[in-house]
Amino acid sequence: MGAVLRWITAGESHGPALVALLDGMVAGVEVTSDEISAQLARRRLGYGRGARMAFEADKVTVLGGVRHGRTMGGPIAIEVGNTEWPKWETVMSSDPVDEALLKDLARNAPLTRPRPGHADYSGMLKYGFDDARPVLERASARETAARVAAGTVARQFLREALGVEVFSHVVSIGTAARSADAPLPVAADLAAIDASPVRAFGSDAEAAMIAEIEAAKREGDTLGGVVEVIVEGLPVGLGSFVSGENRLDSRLAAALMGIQAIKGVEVGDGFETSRRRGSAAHDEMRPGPDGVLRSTNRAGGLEGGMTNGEALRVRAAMKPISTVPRALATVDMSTGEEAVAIHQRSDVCAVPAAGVVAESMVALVVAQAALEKFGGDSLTETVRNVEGYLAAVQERLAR
Ligand SMILES: Cc1cc2nc3c(=O)[nH]c(=O)nc-3n(C[C@H](O)[C@H](O)[C@H](O)COP(=O)(O)O)c2cc1C
Ligand SMILES: C=C(O[C@@H]1CC(C(=O)O)=C[C@@H](OP(=O)(O)O)[C@H]1O)C(=O)O
Repeated sequence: MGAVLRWITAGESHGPALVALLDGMVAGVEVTSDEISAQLARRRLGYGRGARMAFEADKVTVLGGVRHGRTMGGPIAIEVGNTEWPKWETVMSSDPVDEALLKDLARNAPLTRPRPGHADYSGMLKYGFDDARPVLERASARETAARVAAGTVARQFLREALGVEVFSHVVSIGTAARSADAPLPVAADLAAIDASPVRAFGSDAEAAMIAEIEAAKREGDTLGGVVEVIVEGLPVGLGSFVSGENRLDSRLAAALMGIQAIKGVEVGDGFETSRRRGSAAHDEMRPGPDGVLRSTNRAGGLEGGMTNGEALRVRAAMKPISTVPRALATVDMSTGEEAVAIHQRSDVCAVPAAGVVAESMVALVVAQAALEKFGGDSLTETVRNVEGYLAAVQERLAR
């Protein structure tokens, strides 16, 4: 059986629009273009983003699958328009364009100096392009706008079917990090996190993160960092231990690694757990009035590839932006000579935005796992199935 919930995106950074397709969502989930736009606005923010984000409008059109603000059970298609399009209409035209017209366009000059760290070099060789344009157009993280649009539907489904909230915060930018023992945010802190220019929770590292971005910008450099996604309110038993591909942790890792520039994923305390002894690594259990209680959540809510009823916590590490203003050494692919890499405008740091994208990917994967477990064609049916399962779990725990 293929995945119950599937998604795909199409579109280029400077094409007319991006499109997200989401197939397998139940009927009856509340989705409005305003809510999608609100999530897209969260992705555009963040200290350190480049000029484009100041004017990119992310114009949302829901093309199919939704009627009067509710999903209908069919594939959902969402278009996110690119404000840049009028300037690129000729260079990115899908139909053939008069060669003479293209030759005079500075914007169409072939990009032959691949940026170390970006997709340019391997993409040119693999697809047989002498110009990196077609590579970078699709490799660009502009595509993450479409993921956030699809993720909004998943997020709404999780909220309505399970009362689940998905949120994130920035753990570190460059070497500026929140202290390891600082309290973790809860869902109610999301507005405060979004109000922080670096989407940090608590003020302990916010100033240091901003200072680090300012220093990198001054020095013509770029930064990466770490984000953490938290999901509150999940029932026990999403995902499975039965095979590697069914494990929720492996699916979350793949989805997070699938975001441009993500180079590491941790579940719960991740790498730190590997340095602890077993007695200080696991989350001991004790009986409580309504079931089993834990005093710690080092596992990040996942044991044996399944949710265990605690908050799910996953971290993703982003490498520094690869379009470095103090351009890096490269090879000009048209001459084979030493050169400096392409540099146009770019973000200095997009870690706060990556957090919003990571939330969307986690929401999609968790919604997929929830639909596998609970099924249904309508939200009402899914909710009925959820209630039946939760009652059975409660009954077992009360025995
Ligand atoms: C939200 C976000 C914004 C990004 N902005 C830029 C950017 O402005 N310039 C750039 O060169 N890379 C940017 N990137 C990173 C590139 O998309 C990424 O480095 C490229 O795809 C190659 O990385 P990879 O090795 O992970 O594929 C951004 C990534 C994300 C997630
Ligand atoms: C457009 C977005 O991010 C872009 C991601 C990106 C890249 O190489 O990944 C390069 C930049 O694009 P441009 O060169 O057109 O300014 C970013 O602005 C976006 O996030 O919406």
